[in-house]
Amino acid sequence: MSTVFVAASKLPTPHGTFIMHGFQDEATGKEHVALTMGDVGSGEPVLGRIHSECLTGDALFSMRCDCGYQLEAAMKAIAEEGRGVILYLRQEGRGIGLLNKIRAYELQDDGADTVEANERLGFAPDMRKYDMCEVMLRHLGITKMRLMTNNPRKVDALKNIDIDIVERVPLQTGKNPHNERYIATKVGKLGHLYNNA
Ligand SMILES: Nc1nc2c(ncn2[C@@H]2O[C@H](COP(=O)(O)OP(=O)(O)OP(=O)(O)O)[C@@H](O)[C@H]2O)c(=O)[nH]1
Ligand SMILES: [Zn+2]
Repeated sequence: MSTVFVAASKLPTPHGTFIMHGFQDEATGKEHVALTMGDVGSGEPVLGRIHSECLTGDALFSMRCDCGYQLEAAMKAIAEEGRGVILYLRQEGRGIGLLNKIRAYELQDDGADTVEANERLGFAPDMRKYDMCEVMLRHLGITKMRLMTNNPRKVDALKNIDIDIVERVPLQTGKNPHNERYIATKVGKLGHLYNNA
């Protein structure tokens, strides 16, 4: 297993103070982060989110996707419970990287959908992996989760690394005129579950 824990610190946010745990993925060089609040290692199912990096949505307030809205909603939900975890995985653009995501956006500006754009660039629609979650969750003592996601493939990926997903908690937020087609394509082509997409 090539992911190792490096260090942890406090992370005060508008939603309360989390503990930030930093991990190094030695195979890819990526630096992943886990945010926790409360006693997540007690064995009780933990409210959690496995979030894939989206610089544009998470940091630059982009309305092309729903990532930033979902991240904030997840932090709020965890703060309300006083207990939970967010794994922030550095797999930008569903694993193709930021610059390729910008290339994909360029194709989308000319009419392609998010899946067609990836394919035209020579990538599979979703290149993400979740194996690093095994080390991260084991380090935190988490074996059971209530996972905030609309993506059933994420649920399956977590089950494959022996995390017991006791519940899928829908995370439908941030829909707007700029991301309507993006959300509809996720539902139509990538199997996401979403009411009124
Ligand atoms: N390649 C590509 N990646 C995108 C695009 N828009 C957003 N992303 C990336 O998609 C990832 C988020 O994946 P989503 O499919 O939106 O959602 P999910 O994580 O599978 O599912 P949820 O848990 O329900 O959010 C992030 O890494 C974003 O950077 C796009 O148009 N093309
Ligand atoms: Zn996004």
